[in-house]
Amino acid sequence: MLTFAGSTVFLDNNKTRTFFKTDLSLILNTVVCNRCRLLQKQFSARNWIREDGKQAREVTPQPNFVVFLKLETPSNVKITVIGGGSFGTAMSKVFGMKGYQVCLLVRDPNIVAGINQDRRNPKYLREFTLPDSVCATSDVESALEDTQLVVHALPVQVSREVLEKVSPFIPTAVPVLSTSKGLEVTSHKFMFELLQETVSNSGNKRPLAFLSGPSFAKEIMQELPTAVVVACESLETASLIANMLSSSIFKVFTTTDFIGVEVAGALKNIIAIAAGMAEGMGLGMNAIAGLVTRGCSEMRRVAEFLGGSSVTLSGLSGVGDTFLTCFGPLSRNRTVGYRLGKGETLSEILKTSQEVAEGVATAKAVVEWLPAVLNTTYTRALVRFPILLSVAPILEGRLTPEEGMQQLMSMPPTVED
Ligand SMILES: NC(=O)C1=CN([C@@H]2O[C@H](COP(=O)(O)OP(=O)(O)OC[C@H]3O[C@@H](n4cnc5c(N)ncnc54)[C@H](O)[C@@H]3O)[C@@H](O)[C@H]2O)C=CC1
Ligand SMILES: O=C(CO)COP(=O)(O)O
Repeated sequence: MLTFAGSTVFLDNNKTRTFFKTDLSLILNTVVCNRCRLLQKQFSARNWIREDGKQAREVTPQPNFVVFLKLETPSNVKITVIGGGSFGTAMSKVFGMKGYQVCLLVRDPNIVAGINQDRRNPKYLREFTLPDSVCATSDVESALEDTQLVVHALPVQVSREVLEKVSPFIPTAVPVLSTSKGLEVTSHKFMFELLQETVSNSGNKRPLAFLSGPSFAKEIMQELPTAVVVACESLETASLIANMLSSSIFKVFTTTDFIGVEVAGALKNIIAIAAGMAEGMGLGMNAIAGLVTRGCSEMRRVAEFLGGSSVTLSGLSGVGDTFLTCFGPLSRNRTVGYRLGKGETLSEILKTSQEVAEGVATAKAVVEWLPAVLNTTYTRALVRFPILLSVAPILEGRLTPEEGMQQLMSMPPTVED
């Protein structure tokens, strides 16, 4: 049974999930479809009393489940953002501007102090202030206590370690929204697999969602219009999160194709390194446009092979983010490529970069992972995926950018697709 009486507020003993009231029917559907079973497991109906102390009225759209909702305004809904880098800061701003209580979990005490005292992240995007509803802490337990949505915004390579540590503190059934883009080098896993192994495993199947699309953190902080996509197996959960994020500067689309979104988010960074390299070498716009288009084709074929949809790959998380990262001067991946194209080595570039360029690690993972999943050799896979597989040897100094370009241009003619 789902107890829900118009705008009546049902209160519990403050230990339950809270839903804010943007779209009553959406919340109703989401809860009925996806969450009843999990909520029922965790909370007893006895915990709930009505605001006026009387017994709650019960309607029965679903038998066997008793879920009482506490309808709230955003200011009573807590969201935890893990990661105090550029994107965690930007996500805090997006949710904070909507009035949510945002708790940023960061390890650096200077960032905690900067945000709590000056409303600024002193290390990343420090020129921008954060809304008053954003606070920061390094304490995992208090950051996650009573949270209703966890947003993960850390570099892929440190994600497993952090998620394993925080997982026991994430309340049951709370969705986890990942914003990280890349493949884990040690396991060759995408973020959706890594999250399945850490926060949404057989012990606790928390809903997983993935945010991607063309979205430079700095432009979000500048409050410039941005459009992204949220992917989740359950469209209702994706819509719920999209509603929470949406504002006049942040447009959010939804999809169930989380594989397409994840593959595109990871691989576009390798293409951006290649595009930046071509630019650094002064190869001209014909070369860059050709490279990016063929890169998109490689990315789409990988996604389709894994079960993703070509529609997703032509959308915001696919070509949308690829264009931004390949042509946008703010891209860290494109900048790494540009500097390589100008003759610097990777170690020189990394020494002077504060922020993560995920494509560097992902390119390395892809040269090991892609031939293996295709059940072929590197040399054979190179014929089908020359861009995705040529970036790592250049990053490692085994091939010069010029040799890489020469290799691409000397491949025999083939059908376009
Ligand atoms: N910056 C952007 O414009 C966008 C970034 N993303 C994605 O978001 C993810 C995070 O990127 P950014 O925030 O830009 O990175 P960043 O380089 O700005 O910040 C990384 C943060 O991770 C923290 N960190 C590193 N190792 C850690 C560890 N072991 N434990 C705890 N914290 C640790 C750092 O202290 C720093 O706060 C990446 O996967 C990136 O691709 C997605 C969309 C846009
Ligand atoms: O993914 C991004 C924007 O959508 C950010 O790209 P970079 O990591 O290359 O800056």
